[in-house]
Amino acid sequence: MAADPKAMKIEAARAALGHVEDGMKLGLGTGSTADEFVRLLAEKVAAGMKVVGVPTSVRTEQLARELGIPLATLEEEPALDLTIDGADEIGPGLSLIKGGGGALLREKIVAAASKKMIVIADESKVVETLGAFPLPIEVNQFGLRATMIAIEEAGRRSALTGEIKVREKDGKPFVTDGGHLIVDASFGRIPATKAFADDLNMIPGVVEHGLFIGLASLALVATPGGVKVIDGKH
Ligand SMILES: O=C[C@H](O)[C@H](O)[C@H](O)COP(=O)(O)O
Repeated sequence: MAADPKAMKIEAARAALGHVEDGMKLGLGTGSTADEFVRLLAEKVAAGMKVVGVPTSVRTEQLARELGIPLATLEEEPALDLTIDGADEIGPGLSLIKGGGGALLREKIVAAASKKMIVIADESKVVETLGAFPLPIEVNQFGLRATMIAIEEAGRRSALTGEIKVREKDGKPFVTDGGHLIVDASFGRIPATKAFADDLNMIPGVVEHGLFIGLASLALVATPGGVKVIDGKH
């Protein structure tokens, strides 16, 4: 297999398609890797496969709609069979960092409403310890400074320090599909992932964070030598 990143994303997405069965209700992830899955799924739908997709972002909704995938909202289909999504990092036990594309809140809600979540990625996303990728934290716009101070304090309690900054796009604060801001925390390696995630969850201004723990059950990781299956124990 070619080591071209796009080709690897397509291979991971193709492997995920093998887990999709006729009649399934599917969570559709967000990002460049999830986009490849949506494109391949659309080909199956065009060939007669019956599925319903619940998109995790406006971006994915637009792509899936353009490609003719039948869609529903999570209100209409609150219990899903399978979610396929990308990740920014895949760590031990299939703990993840997500939110590089700003879709982490809907991604987490959809993954939690699914019987199973499969992560698709190229091998560059697999890490020994999460945290080289700045952790995206979705925050309410109200009380931004107080929330950022509380995030710093939570970091210190887990012996984490580093820059935290409000994400911008085109020179303006990036606003999520839910109308919130994203704070990216460059804390470096986060060994006590669960403790830090729990601490972040206690901050009132934090809407959600990009640490996904115990949500993914399988990762399909494309390497130049083929797609590696990781089942949650790496
Ligand atoms: O908010 C975005 C998502 O969490 C993405 O799944 C993540 O950023 C990975 O995206 P990509 O497949 O483009 O690397």
